[in-house]
Amino acid sequence: MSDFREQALHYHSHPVPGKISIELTKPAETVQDLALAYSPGVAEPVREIAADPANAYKYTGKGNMVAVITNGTAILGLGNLGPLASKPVMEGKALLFKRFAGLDSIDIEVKHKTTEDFINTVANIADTFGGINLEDIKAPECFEIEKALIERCSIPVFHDDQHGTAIVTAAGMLNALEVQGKSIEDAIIVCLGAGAAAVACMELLIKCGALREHIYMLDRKGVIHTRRDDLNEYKQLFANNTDKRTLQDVIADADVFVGVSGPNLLAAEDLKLMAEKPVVFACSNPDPEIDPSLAHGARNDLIMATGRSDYPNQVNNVLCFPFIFRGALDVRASAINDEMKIAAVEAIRSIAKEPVPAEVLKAAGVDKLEFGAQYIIPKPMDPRLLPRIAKAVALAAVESGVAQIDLPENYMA
Ligand SMILES: NC(=O)C1=CN([C@@H]2O[C@H](COP(=O)(O)OP(=O)(O)OC[C@H]3O[C@@H](n4cnc5c(N)ncnc54)[C@H](OP(=O)(O)O)[C@@H]3O)[C@@H](O)[C@H]2O)C=CC1
Ligand SMILES: CC(=O)C(=O)O
Ligand SMILES: [Mg+2]
Repeated sequence: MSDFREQALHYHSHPVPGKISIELTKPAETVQDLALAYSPGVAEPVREIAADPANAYKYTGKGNMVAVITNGTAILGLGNLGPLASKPVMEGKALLFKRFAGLDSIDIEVKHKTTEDFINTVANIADTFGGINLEDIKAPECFEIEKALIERCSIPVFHDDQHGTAIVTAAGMLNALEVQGKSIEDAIIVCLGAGAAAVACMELLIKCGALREHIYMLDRKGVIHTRRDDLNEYKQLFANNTDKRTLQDVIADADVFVGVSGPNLLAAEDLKLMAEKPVVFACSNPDPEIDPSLAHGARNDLIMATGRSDYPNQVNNVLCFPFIFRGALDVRASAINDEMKIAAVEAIRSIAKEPVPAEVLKAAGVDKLEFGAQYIIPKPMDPRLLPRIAKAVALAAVESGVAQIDLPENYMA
């Protein structure tokens, strides 16, 4: 473990500190180059953009640039450690945008006093970018922040921990239930956590067929039920009219457990209470709600997923955010709407059912991957994710009327 810690710190500090840098896309060697790049040549695109703001897409990097913006209040499952401590995660998201979707991305860590301060800061710089990926902002503030920024910005604003997580969870869940021979409409679902990821995951599962009254959501105080008087408006939506109060009460005979809360909160004894053939998504990072070896030791009929790269079935928003932004930016979508989210769900789930390319097997270090309990969702390094998700999302943007330009010819062919 300490060896891995050393490796991780070395990775982040060598050969240069951090994980991202900026590269030039134009020559800047000669006097002529500089005259074009800077004064006097730069005045020409300035005049063009002043005359028509859409020209920013033609003459600057705006259209290929996503800002990853946080206040560091919910850094993975590590909690509220502040903006600066969140920087490695945000640089990590920028790395993933570039590696998987060719999008330029920069991290912005915002110190602020009030939620309004944060909203104003982001709204005031938004036009610099093609899109804004909000990251690791805790609930309930994240809901108000995202709503206000969507209203105030003309570019897509997407809280990854809500919607990226929800899209990947829904794709994995629909596939896992299919493998287990269960239907989403009948599934009894326990959701441990009632924050950003939890609320969005459950809302999207409902859009995919789950019944609200079949969902038991829990926060630190236990089951969210109709007789509690301490619920914010977002938790209120999941208040269940039930006498059940504890995790043990609700997990008995449940078909599904979704953990988006914190480390080691689900005991093997609790897992044993679930219905036959359960689905367990222990998605907290870096440490899941239950260790997969403990879970598999407790029962052999479950499908298990975590948010981590080092176990089978990685349910993590990395399978979504690079690709959904690629599709959205390529048609200059003004928003990322439900149609685009559902298109991403379907694209992700369909890839898992197809034969896996040799390069993916090699990168995963395995001989075989076949749709089933150990493979319900594609691997992040699968090269099909980019064309398939981006195209599905871009098409959905065009069809739902939020695209400002048509799909480029032969897009992602
Ligand atoms: N795999 C993936 O792709 C992703 C995983 N996650 C993981 O989900 C977790 C939550 O993230 P996020 O929603 O952004 O954070 P939030 O801060 O918005 O929400 C955290 C929620 O977890 C609840 N919680 C914390 N500890 C406990 C506990 N001991 N028992 C019950 N509930 C608890 C909190 O309860 P209360 O409301 O009472 O404070 C809160 O509702 C993190 O671990 C994160 O790593 C998040 C996004 C993506
Ligand atoms: C994966 C991620 O975004 C998180 O755990 O917060
Ligand atoms: Mg996150």
